[in-house]
Amino acid sequence: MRVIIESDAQSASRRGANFVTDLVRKKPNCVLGLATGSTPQSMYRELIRRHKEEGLDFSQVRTFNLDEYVGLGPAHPQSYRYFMQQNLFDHINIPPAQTHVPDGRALDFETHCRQYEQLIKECGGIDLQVLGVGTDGHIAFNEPGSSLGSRTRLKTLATETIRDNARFFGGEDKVPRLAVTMGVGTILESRRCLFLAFGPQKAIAVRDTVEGPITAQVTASALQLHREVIGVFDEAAARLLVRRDYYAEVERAQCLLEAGEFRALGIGVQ
Ligand SMILES: N[C@@H]1[C@@H](O)[C@H](O)[C@@H](COP(=O)(O)O)O[C@@H]1O
Repeated sequence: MRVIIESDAQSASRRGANFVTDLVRKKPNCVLGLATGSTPQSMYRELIRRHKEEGLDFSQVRTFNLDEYVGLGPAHPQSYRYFMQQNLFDHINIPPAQTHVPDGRALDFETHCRQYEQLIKECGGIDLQVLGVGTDGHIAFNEPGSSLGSRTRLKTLATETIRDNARFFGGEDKVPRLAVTMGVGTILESRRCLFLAFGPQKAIAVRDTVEGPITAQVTASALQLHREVIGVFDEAAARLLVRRDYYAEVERAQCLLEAGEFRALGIGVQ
């Protein structure tokens, strides 16, 4: 995993936005995998700014969201479809038909989940999957114990997740108990992952994800098996990483390489 540590969430969000922007510019009809939650919010704000001020064009982009609460329709203020409209889609030039969020009110979830996977395939697969992480180390709603090969399906929320999300619903008893979520296996098939985590409450999850053993108890740790994950963290979330100095060294080399400064790295050029 490439680990980028920024001083604060604001600059980390800008850094994250750079990866999305580069892809959208290089491949205007790219497929983005999107996440909800407080983590990607300021990255989305930055993308909206770039759309409005710099003409970043989303007209051909297709998107697939990771998950949705079961029982919540698109007009429910806590549904992830509503979140995406408010925090991104309503402010950029993406045609609504090109945005996909699992349907929390599907009548037949088995069929819906199969079709969601099929649609991702038909669009050519996800080019860049944006991910946050739960305090218990879950990605999307793949709670501890989820199969690391899992596909889009229904999942029961863990107590920790219900507790974490109670603030949005005004009480734990109001949080839906089930969600429809892409599986870990689905996420691992994306070409690239942008894994974001900010704040001290994510420090343990980040440590376990990046430096811990690969385990279904921390489903984000499966990202260690992915060929191209970029982790962008703020200082607070990266605080428990043991190899931070090494990651900084790798980043320095990466920047020099991108700038073509091969000599500074001791690489001879003719
Ligand atoms: N299903 C979502 C995840 O996709 C998200 O990563 C996590 C963290 O949310 P936040 O970014 O608000 O901390 O919350 C939920 O569980």
